[in-house]
Amino acid sequence: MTQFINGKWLAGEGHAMASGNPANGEQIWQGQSATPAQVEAAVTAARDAQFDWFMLGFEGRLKVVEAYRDLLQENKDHIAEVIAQETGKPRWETATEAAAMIGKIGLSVSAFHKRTGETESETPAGKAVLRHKPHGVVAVFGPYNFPGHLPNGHIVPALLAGNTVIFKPSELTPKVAEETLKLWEKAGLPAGVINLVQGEVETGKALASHPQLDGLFFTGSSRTGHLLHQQYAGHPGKILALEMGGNNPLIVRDVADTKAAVHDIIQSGFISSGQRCTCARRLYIPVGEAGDLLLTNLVEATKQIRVGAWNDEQQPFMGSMISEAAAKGMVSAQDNLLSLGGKSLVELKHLKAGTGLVSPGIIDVTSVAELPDEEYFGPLMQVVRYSDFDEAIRLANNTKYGLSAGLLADSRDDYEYFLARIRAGIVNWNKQITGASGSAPFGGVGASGNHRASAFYAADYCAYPVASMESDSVSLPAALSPGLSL
Ligand SMILES: NC(=O)C1=CN([C@@H]2O[C@H](COP(=O)(O)OP(=O)(O)OC[C@H]3O[C@@H](n4cnc5c(N)ncnc54)[C@H](O)[C@@H]3O)[C@@H](O)[C@H]2O)C=CC1
Ligand SMILES: O=C(O)CCC(=O)N[C@@H](CCC(=O)O)C(=O)O
Repeated sequence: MTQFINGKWLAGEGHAMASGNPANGEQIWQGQSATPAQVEAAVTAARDAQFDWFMLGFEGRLKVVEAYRDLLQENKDHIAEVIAQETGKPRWETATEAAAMIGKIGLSVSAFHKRTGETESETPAGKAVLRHKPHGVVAVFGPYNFPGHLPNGHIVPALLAGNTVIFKPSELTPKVAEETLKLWEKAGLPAGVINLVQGEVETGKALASHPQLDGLFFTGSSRTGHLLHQQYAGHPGKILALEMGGNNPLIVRDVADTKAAVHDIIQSGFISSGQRCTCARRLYIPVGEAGDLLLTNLVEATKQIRVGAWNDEQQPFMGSMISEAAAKGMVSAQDNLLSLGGKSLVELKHLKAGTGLVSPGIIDVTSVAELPDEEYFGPLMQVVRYSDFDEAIRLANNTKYGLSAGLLADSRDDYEYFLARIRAGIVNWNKQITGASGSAPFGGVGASGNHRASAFYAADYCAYPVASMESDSVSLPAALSPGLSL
């Protein structure tokens, strides 16, 4: 039973699907996709449930959401293990993903009040009241790299605001979605308030194009996000929130602590095997002795990175990539950069046939004239040596994306110079550029998003403002408008 529609677990009526542990190919989930008719049933259930869910009031909805949080807390080890099995990420890392899912509840409650709360004020014309109402029925599309935390970051604020949801997870991580939905069910969510439809692109298309949706919240690739944006053109009444990829730059300037800089670079480029939208893809290092020393240290430290299975007793820093196809895709990306004139400093290697295990790679692309503006979604760092800070910033900004960017430099003046000129939604100084905080807005500019930041600002796209002028009874104004007599 793989679909959860109107409070019931149902078998999919579409084609066969399966997911497995990408570090050893072992199958861990199988089922069938939802057909368009099942997507239709899910949207109808969400529509039927929506008004009552809204009318439960914030406190009523919160009770259920808090029960879900308590269940997450009780089951956090299980959720972390399922995420690890299905994505290949190491257990230490998926424990932080489960913790982020739990933390999302408190943050979303706080954001609900701060970003969309209710206010009243007396104005010369009477009492002005600002309230927020849910959009209605929304679809949530999730990516595979954070199959728990990122859909949760849309679902929790959407439900708190009073929307009902149809969730379409990545086809690569159906089991995480199923286990999460079981917790929602156990938390006592009324039938139809969340519906789960599993499937691939056809299921996604059937859902995204459904005329009864009031909104769609998407986290995934820039390619799919752009398709959805085109599909939503001409529908100004529907809310579309797109969280997409990046080709993120990290610039190193003068830093005294080389070891700390190397640590921040590795955490920026190779965490989650490079499968974070915030990962640094391009690293700008100054020419000269200090830059040479940093690069030598980075190369050595990268060669020492432990790669392994999610449950290895000696935990690896990097687990498996999501699939063998993704691993092969990274080898091809490296080959492409080499053919354009890049010089390999550490070779990214596919470690074992039939798995997504790869070692991290570093490639010097300084002499590549036209660097492809691509998001290579894996552990491959492109290094560019620069001699002029302005030139480094110009190159860093030379991308259609604009998600995250960072500067490692001991001078605050350098940071302020960089901050004023760099174009990205997340700009860090002497900190890794991955691991963004849920208590801040999270989103990018350019091809990375559509100005609907998520995380703390997710509350904004989950509700619309309603402005009211109110009075207990009708009354005549002190003076009538010219030309009126009553
Ligand atoms: N900015 C952000 O917050 C984040 C962005 N990402 C980005 O996500 C990507 C990795 O995730 P993926 O799962 O590969 O993304 P994806 O775009 O392949 O898939 C995302 C979701 O869209 C669905 N989908 C795919 N094609 C569709 C279509 N034509 N119509 C409707 N639905 C469709 C998929 O089934 C899945 O549920 C990377 O590019 C990464 O940068 C990942 C995490 C966070
Ligand atoms: O949504 C939040 O609570 C904060 C955003 C976040 O968790 N970002 C992570 C993951 C992004 C990704 O999937 O690549 C990060 O910045 O590392």
